[in-house]
Amino acid sequence: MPPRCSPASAFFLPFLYPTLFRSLTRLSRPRLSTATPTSTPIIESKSRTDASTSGDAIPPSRLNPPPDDYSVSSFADKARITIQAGGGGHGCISFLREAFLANGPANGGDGGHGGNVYIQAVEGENSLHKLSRRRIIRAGRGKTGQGSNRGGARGEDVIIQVPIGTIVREIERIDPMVAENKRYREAREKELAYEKLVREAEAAARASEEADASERDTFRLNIELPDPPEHANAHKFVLYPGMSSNERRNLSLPRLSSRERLYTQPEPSIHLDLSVASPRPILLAAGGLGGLGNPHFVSKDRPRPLFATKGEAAVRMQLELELKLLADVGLVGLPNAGKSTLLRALTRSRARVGSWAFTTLQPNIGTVVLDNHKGRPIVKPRPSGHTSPSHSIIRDATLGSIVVSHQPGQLRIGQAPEPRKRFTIADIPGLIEGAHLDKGLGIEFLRHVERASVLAFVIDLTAGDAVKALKALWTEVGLYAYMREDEEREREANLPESTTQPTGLHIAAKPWFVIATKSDLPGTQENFKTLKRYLDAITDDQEPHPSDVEHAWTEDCVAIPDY
Ligand SMILES: Nc1nc2c(ncn2[C@@H]2O[C@H](COP(=O)(O)OP(=O)(O)OP(=O)(O)O)[C@@H](O)[C@H]2O)c(=O)[nH]1
Ligand SMILES: [Mg+2]
Repeated sequence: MPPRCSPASAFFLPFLYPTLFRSLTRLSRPRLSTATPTSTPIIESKSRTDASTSGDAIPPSRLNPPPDDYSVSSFADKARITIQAGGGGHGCISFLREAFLANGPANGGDGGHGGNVYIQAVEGENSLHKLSRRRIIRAGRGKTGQGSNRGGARGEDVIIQVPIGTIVREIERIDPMVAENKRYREAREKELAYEKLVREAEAAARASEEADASERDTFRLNIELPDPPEHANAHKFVLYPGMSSNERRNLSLPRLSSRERLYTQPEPSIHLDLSVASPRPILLAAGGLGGLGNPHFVSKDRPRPLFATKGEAAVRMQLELELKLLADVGLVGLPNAGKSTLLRALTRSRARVGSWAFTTLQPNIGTVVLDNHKGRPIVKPRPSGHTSPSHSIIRDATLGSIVVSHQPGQLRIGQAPEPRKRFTIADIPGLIEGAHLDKGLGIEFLRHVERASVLAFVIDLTAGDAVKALKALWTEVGLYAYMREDEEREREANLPESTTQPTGLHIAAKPWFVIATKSDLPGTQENFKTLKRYLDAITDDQEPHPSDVEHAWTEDCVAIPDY
Protein backbone atom coordinates (compact mmCIF):
# COMPACT_ATOMS: atom_id res chain seq x y z
CA MET A 1 0.00 0.00 0.00
CA PRO A 2 1.45 3.47 -0.90
CA PRO A 3 2.15 5.83 2.01
CA ARG A 4 -0.84 8.05 2.89
CA CYS A 5 1.38 11.06 3.12
CA SER A 6 4.16 11.61 0.58
CA PRO A 7 7.48 13.05 1.87
CA ALA A 8 6.76 16.31 0.03
CA SER A 9 3.35 16.80 1.59
CA ALA A 10 4.75 15.82 5.00
CA PHE A 11 7.15 18.70 4.61
CA PHE A 12 4.26 21.15 4.11
CA LEU A 13 2.13 19.79 6.98
CA PRO A 14 3.49 22.16 9.66
CA PHE A 15 2.71 25.11 7.40
CA LEU A 16 -0.74 23.84 6.50
CA TYR A 17 -1.76 22.87 10.05
CA PRO A 18 0.41 25.01 12.37
CA THR A 19 -1.80 24.40 15.41
CA LEU A 20 -1.02 20.66 15.36
CA PHE A 21 2.68 21.37 15.49
CA ARG A 22 2.74 24.42 17.75
CA SER A 23 2.93 22.56 21.03
CA LEU A 24 5.64 20.30 19.59
CA THR A 25 7.68 23.30 18.44
CA ARG A 26 7.47 24.99 21.82
CA LEU A 27 8.83 21.89 23.51
CA SER A 28 11.66 21.26 21.12
CA ARG A 29 12.73 24.79 20.10
CA PRO A 30 13.44 27.46 22.73
CA ARG A 31 12.81 30.50 20.50
CA LEU A 32 12.97 31.43 16.87
CA SER A 33 15.61 34.10 16.70
CA THR A 34 17.64 35.69 13.95
CA ALA A 35 18.88 38.52 16.11
CA THR A 36 22.48 39.66 15.85
CA PRO A 37 24.91 38.17 18.38
CA THR A 38 25.17 41.48 20.27
CA SER A 39 21.44 41.66 20.88
CA THR A 40 20.82 37.95 21.29
CA PRO A 41 21.74 37.35 24.95
CA ILE A 42 19.47 39.97 26.45
CA ILE A 43 16.63 39.60 23.99
CA GLU A 44 16.77 35.87 24.55
CA SER A 45 16.75 36.39 28.30
CA LYS A 46 13.46 38.27 27.88
CA SER A 47 11.88 35.43 26.01
CA ARG A 48 9.00 33.49 27.41
CA THR A 49 10.77 30.14 27.18
CA ASP A 50 13.57 31.39 29.31
CA ALA A 51 11.14 32.82 31.77
CA SER A 52 9.59 29.44 32.25
CA THR A 53 12.92 27.64 32.59
CA SER A 54 15.04 30.03 34.67
CA GLY A 55 13.88 31.79 37.72
CA ASP A 56 15.67 35.15 37.21
CA ALA A 57 14.56 35.69 33.62
CA ILE A 58 12.15 38.51 32.76
CA PRO A 59 8.61 37.20 33.00
CA PRO A 60 6.20 37.69 30.12
CA SER A 61 4.75 41.18 30.11
CA ARG A 62 3.10 43.65 27.77
CA LEU A 63 6.47 44.44 26.21
CA ASN A 64 7.61 40.83 26.20
CA PRO A 65 4.39 39.19 25.11
CA PRO A 66 3.98 35.47 24.59
CA PRO A 67 3.87 34.54 20.89
CA ASP A 68 0.09 34.34 20.78
CA ASP A 69 -0.61 37.61 22.63
CA TYR A 70 -1.14 39.79 19.64
CA SER A 71 -4.05 40.72 17.54
CA VAL A 72 -4.04 40.23 13.81
CA SER A 73 -6.62 42.31 12.09
CA SER A 74 -7.38 42.16 8.43
CA PHE A 75 -6.00 45.22 6.77
CA ALA A 76 -6.12 46.55 3.24
CA ASP A 77 -5.13 50.03 2.18
CA LYS A 78 -6.27 49.72 -1.42
CA ALA A 79 -9.53 48.62 -2.95
CA ARG A 80 -11.01 48.74 -6.39
CA ILE A 81 -14.78 48.66 -6.44
CA THR A 82 -17.56 49.04 -8.95
CA ILE A 83 -20.61 50.98 -7.87
CA GLN A 84 -23.96 50.83 -9.57
CA ALA A 85 -26.73 53.30 -8.78
CA GLY A 86 -30.28 51.92 -8.89
CA GLY A 87 -32.28 52.16 -12.11
CA GLY A 88 -35.72 53.77 -12.00
CA GLY A 89 -38.85 51.60 -11.91
CA HIS A 90 -41.17 51.64 -14.93
CA GLY A 91 -44.40 53.64 -14.99
CA CYS A 92 -47.64 51.65 -14.95
CA ILE A 93 -50.39 51.47 -17.59
CA SER A 94 -53.66 50.98 -15.79
CA PHE A 95 -57.29 52.12 -15.97
CA LEU A 96 -59.94 52.37 -13.32
CA ARG A 97 -62.36 49.47 -13.44
CA GLU A 98 -65.48 49.52 -11.40
CA ALA A 99 -68.92 48.05 -11.59
CA PHE A 100 -70.89 49.94 -14.24
CA LEU A 101 -67.73 51.75 -15.36
CA ALA A 102 -66.20 49.67 -18.11
CA ASN A 103 -63.70 52.24 -19.43
CA GLY A 104 -62.49 54.22 -16.43
CA PRO A 105 -59.79 56.87 -16.51
CA ALA A 106 -56.07 56.09 -16.57
CA ASN A 107 -54.67 55.43 -13.07
CA GLY A 108 -51.18 53.92 -13.53
CA GLY A 109 -48.69 54.99 -10.84
CA ASP A 110 -45.19 56.31 -11.50
CA GLY A 111 -42.15 54.10 -11.06
CA GLY A 112 -39.92 54.70 -8.02
CA HIS A 113 -36.59 56.46 -8.44
CA GLY A 114 -33.42 54.37 -8.18
CA GLY A 115 -31.26 54.50 -5.05
CA ASN A 116 -28.08 56.61 -4.89
CA VAL A 117 -24.60 55.52 -3.91
CA TYR A 118 -22.84 57.73 -1.37
CA ILE A 119 -19.49 57.67 0.36
CA GLN A 120 -18.70 58.85 3.87
CA ALA A 121 -15.49 58.95 5.88
CA VAL A 122 -16.21 57.88 9.44
CA GLU A 123 -14.32 57.56 12.70
CA GLY A 124 -13.75 54.01 13.87
CA GLU A 125 -12.97 52.48 10.46
CA ASN A 126 -9.29 51.89 9.79
CA SER A 127 -9.09 49.50 6.90
CA LEU A 128 -10.50 48.98 3.42
CA HIS A 129 -10.38 45.18 3.66
CA LYS A 130 -14.16 44.79 3.72
CA LEU A 131 -14.52 46.85 0.56
CA SER A 132 -11.64 45.15 -1.22
CA ARG A 133 -13.59 41.89 -1.06
CA ARG A 134 -16.74 43.41 -2.54
CA ARG A 135 -16.58 43.58 -6.29
CA ILE A 136 -19.77 45.48 -6.96
CA ILE A 137 -21.88 47.66 -4.71
CA ARG A 138 -25.40 48.27 -5.96
CA ALA A 139 -28.05 50.65 -4.78
CA GLY A 140 -31.66 49.41 -4.90
CA ARG A 141 -33.74 49.61 -8.07
CA GLY A 142 -36.93 51.67 -7.99
CA LYS A 143 -40.08 49.54 -7.98
CA THR A 144 -42.54 49.62 -10.85
CA GLY A 145 -45.66 51.77 -10.38
CA GLN A 146 -48.95 50.04 -9.60
CA GLY A 147 -52.60 50.53 -10.54
CA SER A 148 -54.86 52.87 -8.52
CA ASN A 149 -52.20 55.58 -8.87
CA ARG A 150 -49.82 53.82 -6.49
CA GLY A 151 -46.24 54.94 -7.12
CA GLY A 152 -43.40 52.38 -6.95
CA ALA A 153 -41.13 52.41 -3.90
CA ARG A 154 -37.84 54.27 -4.16
CA GLY A 155 -34.70 52.11 -4.44
CA GLU A 156 -32.58 51.91 -1.31
CA ASP A 157 -29.54 54.16 -1.05
CA VAL A 158 -26.15 52.72 -0.21
CA ILE A 159 -23.59 54.53 1.92
CA ILE A 160 -20.04 53.26 1.59
CA GLN A 161 -18.26 53.95 4.86
CA VAL A 162 -14.52 54.38 4.61
CA PRO A 163 -11.80 55.31 7.09
CA ILE A 164 -10.72 58.92 7.38
CA GLY A 165 -7.74 59.43 5.09
CA THR A 166 -9.23 57.60 2.11
CA ILE A 167 -8.63 58.98 -1.36
CA VAL A 168 -11.28 58.14 -3.95
CA ARG A 169 -10.45 58.21 -7.65
CA GLU A 170 -12.81 57.49 -10.50
CA ILE A 171 -11.30 55.16 -13.07
CA GLU A 172 -14.17 54.47 -15.42
CA ARG A 173 -17.76 55.58 -15.81
CA ILE A 174 -20.55 54.10 -17.87
CA ASP A 175 -23.37 56.60 -17.93
CA PRO A 176 -26.35 55.27 -19.92
CA MET A 177 -27.78 58.79 -20.08
CA VAL A 178 -24.80 59.97 -22.18
CA ALA A 179 -25.38 57.15 -24.72
CA GLU A 180 -29.10 57.79 -24.48
CA ASN A 181 -28.77 61.51 -25.30
CA LYS A 182 -26.51 60.68 -28.25
CA ARG A 183 -29.00 58.14 -29.59
CA TYR A 184 -31.83 60.64 -29.15
CA ARG A 185 -29.96 63.30 -31.14
CA GLU A 186 -29.30 60.87 -34.00
CA ALA A 187 -32.93 59.65 -34.05
CA ARG A 188 -34.17 63.24 -33.96
CA GLU A 189 -31.98 64.17 -36.93
CA LYS A 190 -33.53 61.27 -38.87
CA GLU A 191 -37.00 62.42 -37.84
CA LEU A 192 -36.31 65.96 -38.99
CA ALA A 193 -34.91 64.71 -42.32
CA TYR A 194 -38.06 62.63 -42.80
CA GLU A 195 -40.33 65.57 -41.93
CA LYS A 196 -38.48 67.61 -44.56
CA LEU A 197 -39.06 64.85 -47.11
CA VAL A 198 -42.76 64.78 -46.25
CA ARG A 199 -43.02 68.52 -46.73
CA GLU A 200 -41.25 68.28 -50.10
CA ALA A 201 -43.53 65.40 -51.15
CA GLU A 202 -46.62 67.36 -50.18
CA ALA A 203 -45.39 70.34 -52.15
CA ALA A 204 -44.68 68.07 -55.10
CA ALA A 205 -48.18 66.56 -54.85
CA ARG A 206 -49.73 70.01 -54.91
CA ALA A 207 -47.58 70.99 -57.90
CA SER A 208 -48.48 67.76 -59.67
CA GLU A 209 -52.18 68.50 -59.33
CA GLU A 210 -51.65 71.90 -60.89
CA ALA A 211 -49.33 70.61 -63.67
CA ASP A 212 -50.29 69.24 -67.15
CA ALA A 213 -50.88 65.57 -67.68
CA SER A 214 -47.56 65.26 -69.55
CA GLU A 215 -45.48 66.46 -66.56
CA ARG A 216 -47.39 64.47 -63.89
CA ASP A 217 -45.08 61.38 -64.11
CA THR A 218 -41.96 63.28 -63.05
CA PHE A 219 -43.69 64.57 -59.94
CA ARG A 220 -45.07 61.13 -59.06
CA LEU A 221 -41.51 59.86 -58.63
CA ASN A 222 -40.88 62.40 -55.89
CA ILE A 223 -44.07 61.58 -54.00
CA GLU A 224 -42.89 58.06 -53.03
CA LEU A 225 -41.59 58.27 -49.43
CA PRO A 226 -39.38 55.85 -47.48
CA ASP A 227 -40.75 54.19 -44.33
CA PRO A 228 -40.99 56.71 -41.49
CA PRO A 229 -38.13 56.47 -38.94
CA GLU A 230 -38.87 55.22 -35.47
CA HIS A 231 -40.02 57.80 -32.92
CA ALA A 232 -36.90 59.31 -31.29
CA ASN A 233 -38.14 58.33 -27.85
CA ALA A 234 -39.84 55.06 -28.84
CA HIS A 235 -37.53 52.89 -26.71
CA LYS A 236 -38.38 54.97 -23.65
CA PHE A 237 -41.99 53.77 -23.62
CA VAL A 238 -43.61 50.63 -22.29
CA LEU A 239 -46.63 49.68 -24.38
CA TYR A 240 -49.79 48.06 -23.11
CA PRO A 241 -49.38 44.32 -23.84
CA GLY A 242 -53.05 43.87 -24.77
CA MET A 243 -52.85 46.48 -27.53
CA SER A 244 -54.51 45.44 -30.77
CA SER A 245 -52.48 45.58 -33.98
CA ASN A 246 -54.72 48.38 -35.20
CA GLU A 247 -54.05 50.41 -32.03
CA ARG A 248 -50.34 49.72 -32.40
CA ARG A 249 -50.37 50.96 -36.00
CA ASN A 250 -52.19 54.18 -35.15
CA LEU A 251 -50.17 54.82 -32.00
CA SER A 252 -48.68 58.29 -31.83
CA LEU A 253 -46.22 58.74 -29.01
CA PRO A 254 -45.83 62.16 -27.40
CA ARG A 255 -42.57 64.09 -27.21
CA LEU A 256 -41.03 63.81 -23.75
CA SER A 257 -40.03 66.98 -22.00
CA SER A 258 -36.95 67.05 -19.75
CA ARG A 259 -37.64 66.31 -16.10
CA GLU A 260 -36.38 67.98 -12.99
CA ARG A 261 -33.85 65.98 -11.01
CA LEU A 262 -33.49 65.98 -7.28
CA TYR A 263 -29.93 64.61 -7.44
CA THR A 264 -27.50 65.63 -10.14
CA GLN A 265 -24.82 63.20 -11.11
CA PRO A 266 -21.34 64.58 -10.12
CA GLU A 267 -19.24 65.55 -13.12
CA PRO A 268 -16.45 63.20 -14.18
CA SER A 269 -13.91 62.53 -12.98
CA ILE A 270 -14.47 62.19 -9.27
CA HIS A 271 -11.43 62.77 -7.03
CA LEU A 272 -12.07 63.02 -3.30
CA ASP A 273 -9.61 63.31 -0.47
CA LEU A 274 -11.55 62.38 2.65
CA SER A 275 -9.04 63.65 5.19
CA VAL A 276 -11.68 64.59 7.76
CA ALA A 277 -14.84 62.80 8.85
CA SER A 278 -17.59 63.69 6.35
CA PRO A 279 -20.44 65.41 8.21
CA ARG A 280 -22.88 63.98 5.64
CA PRO A 281 -22.60 61.35 2.91
CA ILE A 282 -21.15 62.54 -0.41
CA LEU A 283 -23.04 61.55 -3.57
CA LEU A 284 -21.08 59.40 -6.00
CA ALA A 285 -23.73 57.96 -8.31
CA ALA A 286 -27.29 59.22 -8.63
CA GLY A 287 -30.10 56.72 -9.21
CA GLY A 288 -32.19 56.81 -12.39
CA LEU A 289 -35.55 58.60 -12.49
CA GLY A 290 -38.65 56.42 -12.26
CA GLY A 291 -40.90 56.15 -15.33
CA LEU A 292 -44.17 58.07 -15.67
CA GLY A 293 -47.53 56.30 -15.37
CA ASN A 294 -50.10 56.57 -18.17
CA PRO A 295 -52.18 59.38 -16.52
CA HIS A 296 -49.33 61.78 -17.48
CA PHE A 297 -50.16 61.33 -21.18
CA VAL A 298 -53.92 61.87 -21.04
CA SER A 299 -55.07 64.58 -23.43
CA LYS A 300 -58.22 65.55 -25.28
CA ASP A 301 -57.15 63.58 -28.35
CA ARG A 302 -55.76 60.68 -26.32
CA PRO A 303 -58.11 59.99 -23.37
CA ARG A 304 -56.86 56.42 -22.85
CA PRO A 305 -53.06 56.32 -23.32
CA LEU A 306 -51.91 52.75 -23.76
CA PHE A 307 -48.33 53.50 -22.77
CA ALA A 308 -46.17 54.70 -19.89
CA THR A 309 -42.45 55.48 -19.75
CA LYS A 310 -39.64 53.23 -18.63
CA GLY A 311 -37.44 54.01 -15.67
CA GLU A 312 -33.98 55.45 -16.45
CA ALA A 313 -30.95 53.21 -16.40
CA ALA A 314 -28.39 54.38 -13.83
CA VAL A 315 -24.71 55.15 -13.87
CA ARG A 316 -22.03 52.56 -13.12
CA MET A 317 -18.54 53.53 -12.01
CA GLN A 318 -15.26 51.93 -11.21
CA LEU A 319 -13.47 53.55 -8.30
CA GLU A 320 -10.05 53.17 -6.77
CA LEU A 321 -9.83 53.72 -3.04
CA GLU A 322 -6.50 54.35 -1.38
CA LEU A 323 -6.13 54.70 2.35
CA LYS A 324 -3.44 56.85 3.89
CA LEU A 325 -3.87 56.44 7.61
CA LEU A 326 -3.93 59.77 9.34
CA ALA A 327 -1.83 59.15 12.41
CA ASP A 328 -0.27 62.02 14.32
CA VAL A 329 3.07 60.28 14.69
CA GLY A 330 4.52 57.83 12.18
CA LEU A 331 7.18 55.37 13.35
CA VAL A 332 9.84 54.73 10.74
CA GLY A 333 12.65 52.26 11.35
CA LEU A 334 14.65 49.33 10.09
CA PRO A 335 13.20 45.86 10.75
CA ASN A 336 13.60 44.63 14.33
CA ALA A 337 14.36 48.15 15.63
CA GLY A 338 11.66 47.98 18.31
CA LYS A 339 8.83 49.99 16.70
CA SER A 340 6.07 47.63 17.74
CA THR A 341 7.53 47.31 21.26
CA LEU A 342 7.46 51.10 21.51
CA LEU A 343 3.86 51.19 20.30
CA ARG A 344 2.89 48.60 22.90
CA ALA A 345 4.68 50.60 25.59
CA LEU A 346 2.96 53.87 24.72
CA THR A 347 -0.51 52.63 23.79
CA ARG A 348 -2.80 49.69 24.38
CA SER A 349 -1.98 48.28 20.96
CA ARG A 350 -1.46 44.53 20.75
CA ALA A 351 0.95 44.74 17.83
CA ARG A 352 3.04 41.63 17.36
CA VAL A 353 6.59 41.76 18.71
CA GLY A 354 9.32 39.32 17.75
CA SER A 355 13.09 39.20 17.71
CA TRP A 356 13.21 38.68 13.96
CA ALA A 357 12.89 41.00 10.99
CA PHE A 358 9.49 41.72 9.44
CA THR A 359 7.41 40.74 12.45
CA THR A 360 4.99 43.48 11.51
CA LEU A 361 3.39 42.82 8.18
CA GLN A 362 0.75 45.52 8.16
CA PRO A 363 0.37 48.89 9.86
CA ASN A 364 -0.78 49.11 13.47
CA ILE A 365 -2.37 52.19 14.92
CA GLY A 366 -2.29 52.97 18.63
CA THR A 367 -3.90 55.81 20.52
CA VAL A 368 -2.15 57.60 23.36
CA VAL A 369 -4.76 58.94 25.76
CA LEU A 370 -3.63 62.14 27.45
CA ASP A 371 -6.65 63.01 29.53
CA ASN A 372 -7.06 59.82 31.49
CA HIS A 373 -10.67 59.66 30.24
CA LYS A 374 -11.66 62.11 32.96
CA GLY A 375 -11.56 65.32 30.96
CA ARG A 376 -8.47 66.57 32.82
CA PRO A 377 -5.31 66.64 30.70
CA ILE A 378 -2.52 64.61 32.26
CA VAL A 379 0.00 66.31 29.97
CA LYS A 380 0.08 70.01 30.70
CA PRO A 381 -0.10 72.38 27.72
CA ARG A 382 3.04 74.37 27.08
CA PRO A 383 3.14 77.86 28.63
CA SER A 384 1.72 80.64 26.47
CA GLY A 385 4.12 82.48 24.22
CA HIS A 386 6.16 79.32 23.80
CA THR A 387 7.74 79.00 20.39
CA SER A 388 7.80 75.47 19.05
CA PRO A 389 9.80 74.68 15.92
CA SER A 390 6.72 74.72 13.72
CA HIS A 391 4.35 76.96 15.66
CA SER A 392 4.48 80.04 17.81
CA ILE A 393 1.64 80.91 20.12
CA ILE A 394 1.02 84.61 20.62
CA ARG A 395 -1.32 86.06 23.24
CA ASP A 396 -3.45 88.89 21.91
CA ALA A 397 -5.98 90.88 23.93
CA THR A 398 -8.56 91.01 21.17
CA LEU A 399 -7.97 87.70 19.41
CA GLY A 400 -7.19 85.63 22.49
CA SER A 401 -4.42 83.15 21.89
CA ILE A 402 -3.50 82.66 18.26
CA VAL A 403 -1.12 80.22 16.70
CA VAL A 404 1.19 81.06 13.84
CA SER A 405 2.36 78.07 11.85
CA HIS A 406 5.62 78.31 9.91
CA GLN A 407 5.19 75.69 7.24
CA PRO A 408 7.74 76.12 4.45
CA GLY A 409 6.51 78.64 1.97
CA GLN A 410 3.40 79.55 3.97
CA LEU A 411 2.49 81.45 7.08
CA ARG A 412 -0.83 80.32 8.52
CA ILE A 413 -2.53 82.15 11.33
CA GLY A 414 -5.39 80.61 13.25
CA GLN A 415 -6.88 80.12 16.68
CA ALA A 416 -4.67 78.10 19.01
CA PRO A 417 -5.99 74.56 19.14
CA GLU A 418 -7.46 73.11 22.29
CA PRO A 419 -4.95 71.03 24.26
CA ARG A 420 -4.90 67.54 22.77
CA LYS A 421 -6.69 64.80 24.67
CA ARG A 422 -5.28 61.98 22.58
CA PHE A 423 -3.03 61.34 19.63
CA THR A 424 -2.40 58.37 17.37
CA ILE A 425 0.80 56.56 16.45
CA ALA A 426 1.24 54.44 13.32
CA ASP A 427 3.69 51.53 13.37
CA ILE A 428 4.53 50.32 9.89
CA PRO A 429 6.60 47.34 8.70
CA GLY A 430 10.36 47.89 8.77
CA LEU A 431 12.11 49.62 5.87
CA ILE A 432 15.18 48.19 4.22
CA GLU A 433 17.66 49.72 1.80
CA GLY A 434 15.95 50.04 -1.56
CA ALA A 435 12.45 50.19 -0.01
CA HIS A 436 11.54 53.00 -2.42
CA LEU A 437 12.25 50.52 -5.23
CA ASP A 438 9.72 48.19 -3.64
CA LYS A 439 12.25 46.04 -1.81
CA GLY A 440 11.03 44.48 1.43
CA LEU A 441 7.60 45.49 2.66
CA GLY A 442 8.16 49.17 3.24
CA ILE A 443 7.08 50.96 0.08
CA GLU A 444 3.47 49.87 0.26
CA PHE A 445 3.20 51.18 3.78
CA LEU A 446 5.21 54.39 3.58
CA ARG A 447 2.07 56.14 2.43
CA HIS A 448 0.75 55.78 5.98
CA VAL A 449 3.53 57.88 7.42
CA GLU A 450 3.28 60.25 4.48
CA ARG A 451 0.36 61.95 6.16
CA ALA A 452 1.58 61.79 9.75
CA SER A 453 2.18 65.18 11.31
CA VAL A 454 5.44 64.12 12.95
CA LEU A 455 7.89 61.36 12.01
CA ALA A 456 9.62 59.37 14.73
CA PHE A 457 12.69 57.50 13.50
CA VAL A 458 13.22 54.38 15.60
CA ILE A 459 16.90 53.40 15.65
CA ASP A 460 18.28 50.25 17.27
CA LEU A 461 21.46 51.23 19.12
CA THR A 462 22.71 47.63 19.12
CA ALA A 463 22.49 47.29 15.32
CA GLY A 464 25.62 49.22 14.36
CA ASP A 465 26.20 52.90 13.57
CA ALA A 466 23.00 54.79 14.47
CA VAL A 467 23.91 57.79 12.29
CA LYS A 468 24.34 55.53 9.27
CA ALA A 469 20.99 53.86 10.02
CA LEU A 470 19.25 57.24 10.32
CA LYS A 471 20.77 58.45 7.04
CA ALA A 472 19.71 55.22 5.29
CA LEU A 473 16.14 55.61 6.55
CA TRP A 474 15.92 59.26 5.53
CA THR A 475 17.35 58.44 2.09
CA GLU A 476 14.57 55.90 1.53
CA VAL A 477 11.90 58.26 2.82
CA GLY A 478 13.27 61.15 0.73
CA LEU A 479 13.40 59.06 -2.46
CA TYR A 480 9.89 57.82 -1.78
CA ALA A 481 8.71 61.43 -1.39
CA TYR A 482 10.20 62.34 -4.79
CA MET A 483 8.57 59.30 -6.34
CA ARG A 484 5.15 60.15 -4.92
CA GLU A 485 5.36 63.74 -6.09
CA ASP A 486 6.29 62.52 -9.57
CA GLU A 487 3.34 60.13 -9.56
CA GLU A 488 1.03 62.91 -8.45
CA ARG A 489 2.32 65.16 -11.23
CA GLU A 490 1.69 62.50 -13.83
CA ARG A 491 -1.82 61.98 -12.54
CA GLU A 492 -2.65 65.65 -12.57
CA ALA A 493 -0.84 66.32 -15.84
CA ASN A 494 -3.42 68.91 -16.93
CA LEU A 495 -3.29 71.04 -13.82
CA PRO A 496 -1.11 74.16 -13.84
CA GLU A 497 0.69 73.24 -10.61
CA SER A 498 1.88 70.06 -12.28
CA THR A 499 4.75 72.05 -13.76
CA THR A 500 6.46 72.30 -10.36
CA GLN A 501 9.47 70.06 -9.89
CA PRO A 502 9.39 67.36 -7.19
CA THR A 503 11.07 68.66 -4.05
CA GLY A 504 10.46 65.81 -1.62
CA LEU A 505 9.37 68.48 0.85
CA HIS A 506 5.90 67.07 1.45
CA ILE A 507 7.62 64.58 3.79
CA ALA A 508 10.99 66.17 4.49
CA ALA A 509 9.36 69.37 5.77
CA LYS A 510 7.66 67.47 8.59
CA PRO A 511 9.06 67.81 12.11
CA TRP A 512 10.90 64.66 13.13
CA PHE A 513 12.90 63.21 15.99
CA VAL A 514 14.77 60.03 16.80
CA ILE A 515 13.92 57.39 19.39
CA ALA A 516 16.97 55.28 20.18
CA THR A 517 15.88 51.82 21.31
CA LYS A 518 17.62 49.07 23.25
CA SER A 519 19.60 51.67 25.18
CA ASP A 520 19.27 49.39 28.21
CA LEU A 521 21.80 47.06 26.60
CA PRO A 522 25.50 47.51 27.39
CA GLY A 523 27.78 49.17 24.83
CA THR A 524 25.11 51.42 23.38
CA GLN A 525 26.06 54.65 25.14
CA GLU A 526 28.81 55.65 22.73
CA ASN A 527 26.54 55.05 19.74
CA PHE A 528 23.87 57.24 21.33
CA LYS A 529 26.33 60.04 22.04
CA THR A 530 27.52 60.05 18.41
CA LEU A 531 23.90 60.14 17.25
CA LYS A 532 23.12 63.03 19.55
CA ARG A 533 26.16 65.00 18.37
CA TYR A 534 25.08 64.43 14.76
CA LEU A 535 21.53 65.63 15.45
CA ASP A 536 22.81 68.73 17.30
CA ALA A 537 24.98 69.49 14.29
CA ILE A 538 21.92 69.26 12.01
CA THR A 539 19.97 71.63 14.27
CA ASP A 540 22.91 74.08 14.22
CA ASP A 541 23.06 73.87 10.39
CA GLN A 542 26.55 72.37 10.49
CA GLU A 543 25.30 69.17 8.86
CA PRO A 544 22.73 68.91 6.08
CA HIS A 545 19.37 67.21 6.59
CA PRO A 546 19.95 63.42 6.45
CA SER A 547 17.76 63.12 3.33
CA ASP A 548 19.75 65.85 1.54
CA VAL A 549 16.44 67.48 0.63
CA GLU A 550 16.86 71.24 0.51
CA HIS A 551 14.88 73.36 2.99
CA ALA A 552 13.90 70.25 4.93
CA TRP A 553 12.93 70.60 8.59
CA THR A 554 16.01 70.87 10.83
CA GLU A 555 14.85 73.20 13.57
CA ASP A 556 15.07 70.99 16.62
CA CYS A 557 16.31 67.47 15.89
CA VAL A 558 16.40 65.48 19.10
CA ALA A 559 17.22 61.90 20.04
CA ILE A 560 15.44 60.25 22.94
CA PRO A 561 16.73 57.04 24.48
CA ASP A 562 13.89 54.63 25.25
CA TYR A 563 15.28 53.54 28.60
N1 LIG B 1 16.58 44.96 25.22
C1 LIG B 1 15.68 45.58 24.52
N2 LIG B 1 15.03 44.89 23.57
C2 LIG B 1 14.11 45.54 22.85
C3 LIG B 1 13.79 46.90 23.06
N3 LIG B 1 12.85 47.27 22.18
C4 LIG B 1 12.57 46.18 21.45
N4 LIG B 1 13.31 45.13 21.85
C5 LIG B 1 13.29 43.78 21.28
O1 LIG B 1 13.60 43.88 19.90
C6 LIG B 1 12.91 42.89 19.18
C7 LIG B 1 12.20 43.51 18.03
O2 LIG B 1 11.14 44.31 18.49
P1 LIG B 1 9.90 44.70 17.61
O3 LIG B 1 9.13 45.70 18.39
O4 LIG B 1 9.18 43.52 17.09
O5 LIG B 1 10.65 45.39 16.40
P2 LIG B 1 10.00 46.05 15.10
O6 LIG B 1 10.79 47.27 14.79
O7 LIG B 1 8.54 46.24 15.28
O8 LIG B 1 10.33 44.95 14.02
P3 LIG B 1 9.57 44.72 12.61
O9 LIG B 1 8.13 44.65 12.89
O10 LIG B 1 10.14 43.44 12.14
O11 LIG B 1 9.97 45.85 11.74
C8 LIG B 1 11.98 42.20 20.17
O12 LIG B 1 12.53 40.98 20.52
C9 LIG B 1 11.93 43.15 21.34
O13 LIG B 1 11.75 42.43 22.57
C10 LIG B 1 14.51 47.59 24.08
O14 LIG B 1 14.33 48.78 24.33
N5 LIG B 1 15.43 46.89 24.77
MG1 LIG C 1 6.97 45.55 14.31
